[in-house]
Amino acid sequence: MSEQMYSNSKLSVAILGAGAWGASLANLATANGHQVRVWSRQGSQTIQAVLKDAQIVLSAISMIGVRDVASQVQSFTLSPETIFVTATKGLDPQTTCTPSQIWQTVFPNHAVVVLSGPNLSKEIQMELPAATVVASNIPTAAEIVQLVFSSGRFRVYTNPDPLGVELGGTLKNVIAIAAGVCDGLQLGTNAKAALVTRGLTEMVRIGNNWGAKTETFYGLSGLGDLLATCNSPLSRNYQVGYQLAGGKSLTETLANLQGTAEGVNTCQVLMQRAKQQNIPVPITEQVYRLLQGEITPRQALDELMLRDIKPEYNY
Ligand SMILES: NC(=O)c1ccc[n+]([C@@H]2O[C@H](COP(=O)([O-])OP(=O)(O)OC[C@H]3O[C@@H](n4cnc5c(N)ncnc54)[C@H](O)[C@@H]3O)[C@@H](O)[C@H]2O)c1
Ligand SMILES: O=P(O)(O)OC[C@H](O)CO
Repeated sequence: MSEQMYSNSKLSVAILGAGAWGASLANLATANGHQVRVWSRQGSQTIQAVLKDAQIVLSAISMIGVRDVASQVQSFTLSPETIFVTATKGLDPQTTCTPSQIWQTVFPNHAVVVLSGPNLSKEIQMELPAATVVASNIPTAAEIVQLVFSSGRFRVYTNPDPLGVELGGTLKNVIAIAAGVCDGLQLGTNAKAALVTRGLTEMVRIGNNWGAKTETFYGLSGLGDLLATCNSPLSRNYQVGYQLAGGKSLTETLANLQGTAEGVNTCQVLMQRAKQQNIPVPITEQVYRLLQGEITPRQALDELMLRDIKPEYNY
């Protein structure tokens, strides 16, 4: 497959998941003239009909459904050229795998592309400008997906570090919960800047342990997404933290939330992995204890502020 071959052609795109993000991505590809079919478990079309002749299969399924949907897709015949794109930001509770690792395991002979960036779907639905990243070990696959989604209102960059791009989008959700707590407790701009910066350090540390590149975390899919999510009430993860700080229980908060706040599950999986690998994750640990109901938001703050003093970096 070559990028040139695809540059002017209109592709057949199957979008799996018709939630906030799947619908936004479907609109972007449709606006570029591609033939887009959308599948959701509540919809009328069968997954088989949506997958028929698909050149691109994009999953915007919540993490909880990825493994099951990938195995459903496996039972249908696809062209070996079909490119899989994953836009899910989460970690598999059973294996701690990322969504792209799941898709790649199920489809070892296909190109898999990660799409991730500072992309609050409500803003994209309002046709406000945004940028994102498509990352793959197969550069031509990322370039083809770049062409499918790029427009005057959606600027798409390619990147050769799919793991780093995927982890940036996933790990920032936990920090966004903490940022919501920070704003909910009205701790001020200094505290927020400290939290987000040390959150990024924590993301880099986890990412490095996983095998991702440090620089990726300073790009759109890392710092960019961290800034968007930690500073916007449109973020569901931020809202979770904000409401917990206001005294609501997690159950109450999640019951009133529109869509998926992946950071809640990611935090559990991350703690499991951090313990196994002995990675220091102080912010994630306090978010975890808060979500478990073990501590109050104020206690979480005290725990973070009163940790042993130390150098900023271990050069
Ligand atoms: N909304 C955003 O702004 C945004 C932006 C970028 C990335 N994301 C990521 O995209 C993913 C989806 O987010 P969303 O906002 O669209 O969530 P959503 O809750 O609006 O939609 C989730 C979709 O997944 C489907 N789904 C859930 N469990 C399933 C299962 N077991 N089997 C089959 N389908 C299942 C739902 O039916 C729905 O179509 C998340 O990982 C999220 O982090 C969201
Ligand atoms: O609403 P959230 O918290 O899932 O954030 C949405 C996107 O991940 C922002 O890029």
